[in-house]
Amino acid sequence: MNDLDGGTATVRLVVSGLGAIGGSLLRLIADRDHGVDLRVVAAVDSSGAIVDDGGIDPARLAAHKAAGGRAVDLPGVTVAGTTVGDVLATGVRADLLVEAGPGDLETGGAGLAAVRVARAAGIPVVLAAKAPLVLAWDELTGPGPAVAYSACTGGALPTVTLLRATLTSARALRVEAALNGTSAYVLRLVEDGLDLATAVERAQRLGIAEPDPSWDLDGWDAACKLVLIANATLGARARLGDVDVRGVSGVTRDELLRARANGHRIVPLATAVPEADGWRLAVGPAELPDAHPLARMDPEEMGIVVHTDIAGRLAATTHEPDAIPSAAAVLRDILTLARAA
Ligand SMILES: NC(=O)C1=CN([C@@H]2O[C@H](COP(=O)(O)OP(=O)(O)OC[C@H]3O[C@@H](n4cnc5c(N)ncnc54)[C@H](OP(=O)(O)O)[C@@H]3O)[C@@H](O)[C@H]2O)C=CC1
Ligand SMILES: N[C@@H](CC=O)C(=O)O
Repeated sequence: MNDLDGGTATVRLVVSGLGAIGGSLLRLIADRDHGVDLRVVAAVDSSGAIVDDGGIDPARLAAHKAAGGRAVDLPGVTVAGTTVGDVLATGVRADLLVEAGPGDLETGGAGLAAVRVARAAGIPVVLAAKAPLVLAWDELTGPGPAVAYSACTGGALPTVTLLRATLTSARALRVEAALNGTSAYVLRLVEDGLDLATAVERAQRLGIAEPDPSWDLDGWDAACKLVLIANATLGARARLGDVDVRGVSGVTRDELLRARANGHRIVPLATAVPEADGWRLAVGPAELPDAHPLARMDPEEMGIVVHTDIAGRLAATTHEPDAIPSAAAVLRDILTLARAA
C-alpha cells in the first residue's frame, strides 16, 4: 500500500460486490479528492471478475452497474474468472480488498473465501459483509493483515468507537441499540398504515435492506452486528447462537398503535446486559417510552445507548436514508488503513 505514483500515494483496490454498498463506494471514490489515489484495479459481481492494472474508472463502473449491467460486460477490461482468488491469480497488484458481497451465515460463502485468499496474499481487508467476521472472529482479528469492519456494526454509526472510548474508564451496565435500519423503517411504515410487503419493497428501493431481507426482518442482521460489537468492545467471545433472536414480522399495526396511544413506541432493539459469566445478548421488538433516545428517532435512523456506572448515559444516532452512509463507513476504513500504512 501507499506506493508513490507521481507524488500521490496510491491504494489499489479490489472491490467484491457492486450492489448498493459497492456501487455507492465507487461513486464516493469518484466524486471527491481523498488525498490518496484510490485505484480500483479489479471488481467482482455475480457475473464474474474484471481486472485492469491501470485502474477501472469507478464512475463508469458505477453507472454501468446502476443501469443493470454485468461487470464482465464493461468494455475495455479483462475478465478473470469469478472470484477474488481468480483476480489475485492474474498477478494484478492489489493493496486492499473491499468485501461487499452477500453474506452466508452457514459457511461464510464466497465472502469468507475472498477474505482468506486476500489475507493469505498479505492483503488487508475492509468488510461490509458481516458473515465472514461473525463466523471467523478469532481468525480474522488475529495475526495477519488487518481486517476493518466499521460498516458491519451499524452502518455509519460509530458503535465500536463510542463504546471503546467510553469503556476506557467506565463500565457498561447495559447497552441498547437499534442496529437494523430496515426493521426500524418497516415498523414505522406499518405504523403509518402500509402493508409489510410494500414497506419492505420501499426499504429495498432505498438500498438499506439485505440482499435477502428476511435477514433484516427475522433479526439476523442485528444479531450479527450485536455479536461483533460485543466481541469488539465488551470482552465477549459471542457467536450468533448465543443471541436470543426474535424478528419484527409478527408485529401488527394494532400493537404499534396501542404502544403509541400509551406514550410508547415499539422498536427493533438489540441489548447486551452483563451477567456473572459474560453478556446476555438479545434482539427483538421492544416497547420503549417516548422519552427514550431510541424511541425518539426518525424512521430512517439507527442508534445506540450505553448506560454506564460513572460516565452517565451516552447516546448516538445516525440518519441513513440510503446506502451512502454505510459506504462512507467503508471509505473511512479504507482511508484509515491507507494512512496507517
Ligand atoms: N445495504 C446496506 O445498507 C448495507 C449492507 N451491508 C452488507 O454489504 C453487503 C452487500 O450489501 P448490498 O450492497 O446492500 O447488497 P446488494 O444485493 O445490493 O449487492 C450485492 C452485490 O454482491 C454481488 N455478488 C453476488 N454474488 C457474488 C459473489 N459470489 N462474489 C462477488 N459478488 C457477488 C452482487 O452481484 P450482482 O450485481 O451481479 O447481482 C451485487 O453486486 C452485504 O453483506 C450486507 O450485509 C453492510 C452495511 C450496510
Ligand atoms: N440491512 C441493514 C444494512 C446493513 O447493515 C440494515 O437494514 O440496517
